[in-house]
Amino acid sequence: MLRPKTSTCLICSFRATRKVQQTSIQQWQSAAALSVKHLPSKTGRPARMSLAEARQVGAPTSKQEGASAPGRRRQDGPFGGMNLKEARIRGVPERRSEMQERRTSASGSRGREDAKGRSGYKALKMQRALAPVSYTQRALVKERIAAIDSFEQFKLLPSVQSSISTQALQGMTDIRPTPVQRIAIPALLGSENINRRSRSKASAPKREDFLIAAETGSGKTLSYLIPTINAVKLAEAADADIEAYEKELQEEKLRQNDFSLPSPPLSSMPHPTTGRPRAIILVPTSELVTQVGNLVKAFSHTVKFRSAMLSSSFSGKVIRNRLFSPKGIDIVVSTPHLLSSIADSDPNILSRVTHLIVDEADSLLDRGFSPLTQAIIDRANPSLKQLVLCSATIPRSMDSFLHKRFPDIRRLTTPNLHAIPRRVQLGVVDVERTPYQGNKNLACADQIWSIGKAAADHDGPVKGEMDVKRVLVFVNEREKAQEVAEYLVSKGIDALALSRDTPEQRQSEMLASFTSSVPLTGPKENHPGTLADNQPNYIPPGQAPPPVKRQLPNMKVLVTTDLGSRGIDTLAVRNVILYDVPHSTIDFIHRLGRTGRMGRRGRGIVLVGKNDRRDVVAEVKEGMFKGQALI
Ligand SMILES: Nc1ncnc2c1ncn2[C@@H]1O[C@H](COP(=O)(O)OP(=O)(O)OP(=O)(O)O)[C@@H](O)[C@H]1O
Repeated sequence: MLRPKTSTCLICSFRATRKVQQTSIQQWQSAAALSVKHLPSKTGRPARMSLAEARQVGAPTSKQEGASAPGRRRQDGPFGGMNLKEARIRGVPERRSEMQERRTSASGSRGREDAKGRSGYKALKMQRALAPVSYTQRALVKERIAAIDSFEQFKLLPSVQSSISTQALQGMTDIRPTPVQRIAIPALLGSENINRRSRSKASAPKREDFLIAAETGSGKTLSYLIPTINAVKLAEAADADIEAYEKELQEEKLRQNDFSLPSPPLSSMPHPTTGRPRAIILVPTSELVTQVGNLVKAFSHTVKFRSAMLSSSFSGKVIRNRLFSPKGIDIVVSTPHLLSSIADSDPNILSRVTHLIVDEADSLLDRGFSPLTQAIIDRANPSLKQLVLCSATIPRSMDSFLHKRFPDIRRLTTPNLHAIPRRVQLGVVDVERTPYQGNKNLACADQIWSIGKAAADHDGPVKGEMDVKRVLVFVNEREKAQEVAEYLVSKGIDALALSRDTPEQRQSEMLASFTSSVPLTGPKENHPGTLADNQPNYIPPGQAPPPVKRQLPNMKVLVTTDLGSRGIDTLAVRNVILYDVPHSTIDFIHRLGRTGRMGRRGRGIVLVGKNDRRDVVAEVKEGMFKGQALI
């Protein structure tokens, strides 16, 4: 049999599989047959086809060197398999490069570790509440975070830069950006060199969509606020309308000072931004309007811009005056309900918005709020340059919504997303056991008394005074909030109930002492001890409870629903009691997130009764202990 005279024998290289061998032999045989047919004949006539010289095997032909003929594969036809060093077999994946192999094995092993680590999450898996974030992605973000150490590294206007320490984080020393700020600020400022598919496709400036997702109490508000204020100031400097307005105002002032001219009336021309803000921040509740609005206001004193808080806590007149002030308005903080009702009557309100931030996006994009939030996004869309969604959790429902509605959204997530920090301890109290015998109210009161007693054992910072501890108690149903608060009061505890039933004005007052970072103190007195020392646990049926012997002097308690769990910055709260087991990991994260904020320590106590999911609680506790992301 005729064989080609070459060291890189075709058959040898085609040993990958049996099937491959057969195919190649067939091809080789048919090619050889043809070659034999066209070898120089005895008559000396030149052959039309012959085998290639050995040194030419595998060398590119003139055709191969250039672009291969379109639509024609190299292996097509009876000679397709000849003169090749490698078997280019269709359907068989190409060998991956060493680098690719290494990368996959690293992420694969991480993925396996991840799966192994979370295999214990049986009960949580049933809930499937949170969207997964791969550990590969988390590891990549860690590297980026490590490269940033100071706010000075961000390309900010000098006034914005200096206001971070003098206004936003006033009184703090050694200020550094938090992980979420290190990721989000450069991205929102556009100072990252990102070669994004969506950007390269369109040459015209396109709206940029971002999702900022980071653990509770990690400084997400500043992560979007700093770049937004910077953008507002840059836009103001480049705005021709504002320039013309300022010029006009200047000239009028000069004319007024010129006593030789008859004094003309000062221009009543409104500022170009009157009733048409550049940036809007949407938050779900009036409390958050106040919280975020106060931070914006603090910046406005030194950066010089105008901001307004709009919520149902303010009268219609106040809202109108703020929005349509002749001096203009740059940044508005509002709830979606109020803003959309204003936009219904005055659509121009959204006509110049370039930056729209949806804070607590997991709430504002869920079923209750979503139609309103989406309508605002749609209305603002023509002028919108940046849409920023911000959240402490990415529920699966929101994740799939984002994939559909904002497929190009850039996800800025921190390595610890969905993990409750280890510095927060979780204690579990079995309410069914002695001494509570199924009485959750009693268990709750007893825990609060115990916290109070432990706190009284330590002296406060001021002589003759003692610290007053703030405790948040979370219930699942709003009706329960009032009932639990009343019970706690009957046990000598200073407790209040906060739910949607509470008038808005009152809600803000109640939250004020829980959001203030100023330590609460009271006059030092002998502590009454534990609840058992002071109150009888069992009252025989038909007997009225005896009057409260002693009051618990060093505790302040707020019994609340989810209303108090979203976004409220309760820096000073060290203890959170979960009266009810939360419905999902999302609620666990938000409720426990009211303590242990910004690197502080915290303690959660969950009361587990007969009908509560003990398996869920056990898995959350284990996840917290391991520092793992919940699922
Ligand atoms: N770089 C920083 N250094 C120190 N403290 C900071 C820094 N950034 C923000 N803070 C403080 O951290 C606290 C929490 O910030 P913020 O309310 O923005 O958290 P969050 O991530 O939005 O929390 P949540 O998810 O609960 O809404 C605030 O009191 C804020 O002043």
